[in-house]
Amino acid sequence: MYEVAIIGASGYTGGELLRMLLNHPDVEVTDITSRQYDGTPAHKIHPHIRDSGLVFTNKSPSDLDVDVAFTATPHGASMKIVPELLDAGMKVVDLSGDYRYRDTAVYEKWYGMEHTDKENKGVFGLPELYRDEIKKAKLVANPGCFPTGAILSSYPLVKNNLVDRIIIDSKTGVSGAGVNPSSTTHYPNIADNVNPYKISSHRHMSEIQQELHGFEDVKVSFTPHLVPVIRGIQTTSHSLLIKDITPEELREIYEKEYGGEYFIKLMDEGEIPHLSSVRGSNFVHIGGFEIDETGRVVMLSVIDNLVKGASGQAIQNMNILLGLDESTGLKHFGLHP
Ligand SMILES: NC(=O)C1=CN([C@@H]2O[C@H](COP(=O)(O)OP(=O)(O)OC[C@H]3O[C@@H](n4cnc5c(N)ncnc54)[C@H](OP(=O)(O)O)[C@@H]3O)[C@@H](O)[C@H]2O)C=CC1
Ligand SMILES: CC(=O)N[C@@H](CCC(=O)OP(=O)(O)O)C(=O)O
Repeated sequence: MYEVAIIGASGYTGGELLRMLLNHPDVEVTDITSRQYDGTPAHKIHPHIRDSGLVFTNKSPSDLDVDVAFTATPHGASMKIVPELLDAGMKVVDLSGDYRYRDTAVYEKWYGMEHTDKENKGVFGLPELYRDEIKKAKLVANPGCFPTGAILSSYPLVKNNLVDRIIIDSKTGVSGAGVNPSSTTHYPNIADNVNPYKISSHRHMSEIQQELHGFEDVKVSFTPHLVPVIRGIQTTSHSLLIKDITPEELREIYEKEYGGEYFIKLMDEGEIPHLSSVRGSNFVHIGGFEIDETGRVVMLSVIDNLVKGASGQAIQNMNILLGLDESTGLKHFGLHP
């Protein structure tokens, strides 16, 4: 059995890591850390997780001794914790934005803070694109929730030089904002409502650009909306074609790119991907494949922000780091309805 630790285990993604790792056949969770709940049994904070026998501790990173450590901590905090874990010889999967950027200047611009660990470089942890690099990594930077669905649903378009402009519109569930309440997530402010936010300046735009821009200088824009669901991200992307292509050819390109991918499911013709179908699962459902008379391609994707958008993908990355089958412990379908 491989030993793993979850740092920041009292939060939403930490709780999801715990829920799924406790059912993983090849790992044992030996440590769950929290600063505020030192000494508290896991089920007092995550009431759905019973009989794990685990108690939160406030161990410092260098006191841990595991094969893989997950840092489910906010950006800014991770870059203080990760170097200690790496120095102590552990492999790390970081769920924050701290190590996702190839150029830390881009991070500093979009996150509005200095990056204090320019030495350690993460591999961008999107297995469907970077599996071979992840295998050799010491530090995996798990992608952001919006970027996961947005990149996967547009990547075949840019890889095949089909488009030069992508406009991405996403709807997210409220758990994306983490465990701490705020006026933005207060029930009367979100229920019966759709709230666009950071409409042209969300930091995930830079992460999506990083991954999609490189091909033919594709321009990418992104606008998120908060909707009154707990989990899930639905993304609609509108791309402008620069080559003539039929919807059938478009579908074939996606089938060729993703045919062997366990976690990517391409919808049948006319079938709309439903948010509820992926709730609780590590699957991405991709649909759309439509081209209108103006030459606009419409692609759709759905993920669970806490699973494929965070903790499930982090476990997928751990499986790759440990040389295990990528889908181990992650095969369950979603919770529809
Ligand atoms: N929620 C989501 O859908 C997604 C989240 N992410 C990213 O994953 C990370 C965790 O997110 P999420 O679980 O939602 O966040 P939460 O706010 O729910 O939990 C984060 C946990 O980290 C701990 N923490 C906070 N500050 C520090 C610190 N300075 N040092 C050490 N520990 C700290 C807290 O535990 P305690 O106070 O008990 O120590 C807290 O419970 C973030 O970087 C987030 O951006 C990525 C993709 C999706
Ligand atoms: C609903 C909501 O607030 N969502 C968050 C998603 C943040 C996240 O998970 O991404 P990082 O890991 O890049 O911080 C947001 O829009 O900031």
